Amino acid sequence: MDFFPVPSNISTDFLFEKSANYFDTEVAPKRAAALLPRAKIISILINPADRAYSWYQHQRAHQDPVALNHTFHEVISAGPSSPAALQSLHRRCLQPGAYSSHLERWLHHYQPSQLLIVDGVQLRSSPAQLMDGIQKFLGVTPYYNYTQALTFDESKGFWCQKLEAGRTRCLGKSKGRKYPEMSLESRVFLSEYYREQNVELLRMLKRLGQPLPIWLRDELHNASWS
Ligand SMILES: Nc1ncnc2c1ncn2[C@@H]1O[C@H](COP(=O)(O)OS(=O)(=O)O)[C@@H](OP(=O)(O)O)[C@H]1O
Repeated sequence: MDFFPVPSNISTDFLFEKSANYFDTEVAPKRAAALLPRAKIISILINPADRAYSWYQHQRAHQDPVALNHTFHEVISAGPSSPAALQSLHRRCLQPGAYSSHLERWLHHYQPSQLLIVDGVQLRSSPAQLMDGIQKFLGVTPYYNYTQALTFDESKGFWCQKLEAGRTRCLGKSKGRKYPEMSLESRVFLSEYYREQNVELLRMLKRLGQPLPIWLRDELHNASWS
């Protein structure tokens, strides 16, 4: 608990906490709701296949020997007779991407009005526009126009914070790494692997009246032709 700052009594203060690593755990929604019942939850979703690949690349960048010694395809297709360490990486790549199952668990403890689903692809390509919806969801006033605060940095290949004198501040080296594209074989494998979960996510978002991420429409459209 020492990790958390003392909550402010000023109603215009917002406290944020972000982590991808507990989103899919069994206990997190129950514990979060017990501690912060009025919290707002923002879930940034990219195609679960890309999420799995990003995690694999993250582990390679952190010198995880299993990720360094196995191709992505070996990791995602590892079976129950594989070594325990390979199975563990397999799970950490694939399990969090079962978005609809995990979100249903959060919705057992939070009202739908407390949850916002954000398209991670749009957040990457048009962050300023996305921030409008996020501010509305959070009830932030006065409204802040992010268009003036962000600039596209060609060398980073991402939107970054605009500083004075033409300088920019981008996210650190561990965010937005450059790595080779996923193989078509893995893309096809994961498209099939996540198909049911993605269909469930589509149903859930329609039920909740939340906008559908573009990647989800594309994924299910492509799947229907294969
Ligand atoms: N502006 C900007 N700069 C850098 N990176 C950006 C940006 N917008 C989105 N992204 C994407 O964010 C991905 C990392 O997300 P997270 O920080 O949430 O990952 S994690 O929680 O730390 O695992 C990271 O994933 P990778 O590309 O796999 O590194 C980026 O694609």
